Amino acid sequence: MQSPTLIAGGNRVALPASRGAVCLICAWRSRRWHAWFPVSSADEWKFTMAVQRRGNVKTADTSIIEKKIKRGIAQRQASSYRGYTALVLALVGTCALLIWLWSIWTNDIMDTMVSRGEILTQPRVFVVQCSEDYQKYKQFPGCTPTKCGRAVSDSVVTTDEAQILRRIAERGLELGGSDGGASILDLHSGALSMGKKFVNIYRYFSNQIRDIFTEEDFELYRAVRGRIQRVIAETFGLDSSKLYLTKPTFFSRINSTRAKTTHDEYWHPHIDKVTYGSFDYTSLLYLTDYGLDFGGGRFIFMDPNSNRTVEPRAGRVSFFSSGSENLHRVEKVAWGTRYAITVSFTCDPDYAIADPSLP
Ligand SMILES: O=C(O)CCC(=O)C(=O)O
Ligand SMILES: [Fe+2]
Repeated sequence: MQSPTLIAGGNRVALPASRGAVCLICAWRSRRWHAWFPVSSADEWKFTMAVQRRGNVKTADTSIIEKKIKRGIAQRQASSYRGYTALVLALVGTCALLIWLWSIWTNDIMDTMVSRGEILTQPRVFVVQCSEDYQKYKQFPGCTPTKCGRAVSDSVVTTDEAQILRRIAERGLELGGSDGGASILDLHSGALSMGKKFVNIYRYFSNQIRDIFTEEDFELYRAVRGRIQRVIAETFGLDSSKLYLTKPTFFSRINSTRAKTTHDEYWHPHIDKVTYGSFDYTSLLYLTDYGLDFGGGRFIFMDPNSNRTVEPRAGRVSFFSSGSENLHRVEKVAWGTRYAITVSFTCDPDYAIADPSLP
């Protein structure tokens, strides 16, 4: 359909028929032009042909313009698509950068030092430079850490022994237990978590204590302590007789119950030498399995650029020099129950304690 302007508008640019209404005045002028200049039928034919030719020219113009308009729209669409893609990429990039910065800031990059599934027949040892912490204390040649580091072994304590020790922990901790997620039982002092406090099991359960623990339980505890002491001495090149058991040394039971007091907040990063003073070497004997008995609860060495985790496994012993070269924390337990024993050693005979025994 032709635009009304094409017939008499002369120089006017044709418009698509749908826009004809805009140029109604042109159509009106074309009718007036006919009225003013009457033409013969031959002239009329020539005129019609001319108009048709002009009309064809104008139609070509129209399609060029339409093409240009379409091309413009397509270009605009393409450029807006490119803009949208760039925006999405920028957002994704920003998110990735923020996650990376956050993980560095929270030091949450995890390297597994020993996984639960591995079984280490020999200690896996990582040497780290000793901190200056030990210089603030009396020095004991042949014992005070000069070679520092951390090690893990699965060949010091058998899984059967770990199971017996776990039963001891269960029986003892059943007598009390913290209202929050972390309970301890110290067989040396007799300290047992109870509600929001501690009680002394040897006093509190004095008549029943021999129904709860046996001599064999304490013998096993002593034997295991001796083996751990020897592996620490061998690994760090010490004279084993110069190492002494120190306090606190305790069973721990951790579950996902919300903390009720600060005693339940086991997950804070800490340095054992700073927290406990007398510690020179810390050892941890795990009595349950990460991923099977509980989730979360991995032990984490917090190094300047990464975290190195030890996944607990029943019978696994992890030991390390207690200074700030071994800053560490325990990941929050997400489900299940985690049992472990912290067995600590000192080089200072003044802080030595005897093995526990049944009263
Ligand atoms: O249970 C653990 O894995 C670590 C406990 C600990 O850091 C500590 O007793 O000082
Ligand atoms: Fe610790």
